[in-house]
Amino acid sequence: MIDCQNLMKIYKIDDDNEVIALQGLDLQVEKGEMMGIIGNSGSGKSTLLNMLGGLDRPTAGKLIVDGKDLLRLSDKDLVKYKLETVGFVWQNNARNLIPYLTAVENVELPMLIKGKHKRERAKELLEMVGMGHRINNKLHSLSGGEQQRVAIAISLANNPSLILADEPTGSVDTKTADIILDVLRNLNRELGVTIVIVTHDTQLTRKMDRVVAIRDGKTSSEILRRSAYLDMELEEEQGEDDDTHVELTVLDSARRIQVPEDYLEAIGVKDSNKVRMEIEDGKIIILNPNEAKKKVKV
Ligand SMILES: Nc1ncnc2c1ncn2[C@@H]1O[C@H](COP(=O)(O)OP(=O)(O)OP(=O)(O)O)[C@@H](O)[C@H]1O
Repeated sequence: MIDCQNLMKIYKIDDDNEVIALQGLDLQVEKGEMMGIIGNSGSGKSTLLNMLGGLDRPTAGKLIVDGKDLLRLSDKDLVKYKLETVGFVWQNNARNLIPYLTAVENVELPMLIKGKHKRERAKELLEMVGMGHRINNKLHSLSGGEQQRVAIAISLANNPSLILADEPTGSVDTKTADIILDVLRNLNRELGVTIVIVTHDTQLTRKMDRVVAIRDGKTSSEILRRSAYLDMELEEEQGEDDDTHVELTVLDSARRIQVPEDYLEAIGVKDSNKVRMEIEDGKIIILNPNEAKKKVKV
């Protein structure tokens, strides 16, 4: 569904300054996957989502979504892509919903832009997200969680193959966040729609098939649900709990890995740009070079 290789996004601030928001990011997403993207503030999560949604153009690299090459798409085809291939759910509901329209009119709007008027379909979508009883309510009479569910129905209006959600639970409490994630999970299962969710909330990642961590504009690690990982025969190691996750560090296209800063600190590597690597009993071990010297002397 998504094939993203060595993706770069550079924002030009002025003649002398630029920000490298994505620096060679690799990401593959299968059709029908529900995956999360986590990362610190400024790591490039929203930038990636904007690229995937065709809201902004990548500077370089490869980005194919649902067979469309987003670096080469004409402006006209990009408009069509945004309307037909992707649906968006934003954290800020002012971006999702028009306040003076009712829930059902909000869901109809993207269909009208495409020239179709489908009240029945809009009602059906609101029922799918558990909002069938609130179709004539306007924004101000819906709770934050209800507004988010309407936003999810809107995102589905034109039958997209990909839903992109940027912090969809960022403005609601934990219980409501759980409900919203369940709604997305059900839609993912029932409709087979691929879903990519940016979140700060690591608790919510339990509900996803896979979570990719972004650090400094690059994919740094992947966490897989054990159920999606059974073929790797990790059952015994991981115990019986089906919710167990496995964390994988990503090898980029040049076979490099990024070692988390806290791991380096834990082995006492702070200011140095060197570590020592050894293979021992089929394992790769990363050592503080000074420690390694001591070890060699012994
Ligand atoms: N339009 C823009 N112009 C210039 N710089 C930008 C623009 N958008 C993002 N950036 C910069 O790119 C980097 C990545 O930003 P991005 O918003 O993608 O991060 P993020 O991981 O989504 O952060 P947050 O979790 O705080 O939303 C940051 O340094 C940010 O300041």
